[in-house]
Amino acid sequence: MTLPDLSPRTISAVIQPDPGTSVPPAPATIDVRGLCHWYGTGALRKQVLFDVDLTVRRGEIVYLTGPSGCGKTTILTLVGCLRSIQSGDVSLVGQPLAGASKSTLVAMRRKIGFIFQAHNLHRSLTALQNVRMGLEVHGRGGLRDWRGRAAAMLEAVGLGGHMDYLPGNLSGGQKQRVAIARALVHQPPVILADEPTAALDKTTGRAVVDLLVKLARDRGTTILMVTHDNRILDAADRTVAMEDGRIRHTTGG
Ligand SMILES: Nc1ncnc2c1ncn2[C@@H]1O[C@H](COP(=O)(O)OP(=O)(O)OP(=O)(O)O)[C@@H](O)[C@H]1O
Repeated sequence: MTLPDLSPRTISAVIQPDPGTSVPPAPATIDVRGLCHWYGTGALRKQVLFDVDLTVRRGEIVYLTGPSGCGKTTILTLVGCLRSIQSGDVSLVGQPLAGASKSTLVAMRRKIGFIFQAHNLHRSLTALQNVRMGLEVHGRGGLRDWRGRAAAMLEAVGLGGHMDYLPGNLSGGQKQRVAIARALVHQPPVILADEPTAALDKTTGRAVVDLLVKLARDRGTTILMVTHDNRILDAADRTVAMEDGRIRHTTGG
């Protein structure tokens, strides 16, 4: 009897999808539908978002660009459960946010790692203690073995030798790398970043984004990043350009 060839190469050839078979798209991690937003009341009420639709699929890295005041940060804060949705809806990892209870919004915020322009590190805490704060979103349970997890995350951003440094003794790029470690340490499915390179010089900004993108790709993390920085646009899968509260066009993808 001739035994079938079960070498890994043969098996992988057998399970390869037919070239004609289309791979279904990854599920939407962020799904924005008909989103409108207003600030102010009475005569000062002003609409800043107009019927925005935007889908970011699992593992995708999408940049949101556009002139100052066009509504980028407003979208990020609505997706990030930091503001209430007034009209339209956002679905985040399958959970609709419009009309969601306070406790649902708090639970959904735990699924997000935030990175801001100003790194927002606590000046009186060491790099390691700042990264620990990223685990506190999960309460006491999240702090189990916090030291090992925070240290591993700092190693991953290349700051294994700086764990006990205070932010005042770190460079701008190092501080932003601590902020990345803090955002990723609780393994959120989504990262929302608002101008993370704005305070950095070209080389440092590029290195910080490359690091963030690499870590996100390794973990299958979805990123929606607001940026004005056209020096880093090639790192994204897609760039969505906004103007006056509307999406004008999308490049890539
Ligand atoms: N809390 C607020 N109250 C009133 N108006 C606001 C508030 N926040 C933002 N706006 C206005 O809403 C519009 C959109 O602001 P938003 O911050 O979303 O834009 P942006 O594209 O992120 O701008 P930038 O690139 O300058 O950060 C702007 O006209 C802004 O002045």
